[in-house]
Amino acid sequence: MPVVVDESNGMEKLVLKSEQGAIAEVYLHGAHVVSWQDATGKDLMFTSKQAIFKPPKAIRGGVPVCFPQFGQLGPLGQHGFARNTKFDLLQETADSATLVLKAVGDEDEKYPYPFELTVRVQLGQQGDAPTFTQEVAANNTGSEEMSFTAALHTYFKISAIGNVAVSGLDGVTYTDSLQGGQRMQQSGDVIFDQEVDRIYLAVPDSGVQISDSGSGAVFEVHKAGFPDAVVWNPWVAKAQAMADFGDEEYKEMLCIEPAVAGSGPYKLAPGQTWSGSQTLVYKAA
Ligand SMILES: O=P(O)(O)OC[C@H]1O[C@@H](O)[C@H](O)[C@@H](O)[C@@H]1O
Repeated sequence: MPVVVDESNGMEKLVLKSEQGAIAEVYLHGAHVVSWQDATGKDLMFTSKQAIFKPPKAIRGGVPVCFPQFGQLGPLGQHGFARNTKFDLLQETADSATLVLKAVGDEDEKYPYPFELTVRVQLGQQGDAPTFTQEVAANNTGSEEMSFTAALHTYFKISAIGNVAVSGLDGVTYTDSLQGGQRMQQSGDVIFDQEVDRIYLAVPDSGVQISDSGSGAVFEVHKAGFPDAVVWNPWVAKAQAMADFGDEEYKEMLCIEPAVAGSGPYKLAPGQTWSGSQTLVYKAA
């Protein structure tokens, strides 16, 4: 699998292909997945038309890897620095369906803990449904305990925000980031008619799904190692405030983010490794 330079922005990327014809593009910058398409070429992930492809800016869309910090839950800048770190290709499979990227986190003033971070991306198939699996593993290579929060900040492409419902969170406690972290309990499905920015705590590993009544499609989100799930849609005002996001684009995306957030931070002893993963299954109508 050759590293190719994306002619539109000069950035290095790898293109994964499943046996059935699904495709995912992964930039070395941030190990950032920027697209996942089914065999018909339909985009299953959202990336903004105004995304800025210029390191160290993180790319608006796909799956930014948030590590070693989710959001503002720690001393670092928003969502940590992995999404702004250059990764190298560590491994790939001959069938082009799997790759592993690796980065080394150097000691820095605000986060004096050296670590290795690997990100594995794999395309597969379950019956007729294309699958996307992503695993992140962090190894503490230093001599002190390190603590972290994290997320796989996944932007799903949807037909229209008013058409989607997120199930599998009924009864789950969440902290509402728009209400100063106030604890609430979800009742029924999550639907969207205003800005939503929530950290659902101790979410079951399987059962969360996005149903899109516009397309008839369903995304299943299966996770492991990540206790929490963030649900985010910026709605009108925040969309207008983000320079790298179109004013109307909130209508066509939704983020569901397996995370170590409100249930964290997690601690890693020297030599210890933590891993977290998600598998997304796209069931077309
Ligand atoms: O603009 P960023 O740094 O990519 O963050 C986007 C959003 O990411 C979400 O995970 C956060 O819960 C939101 O609060 C935040 O606005």
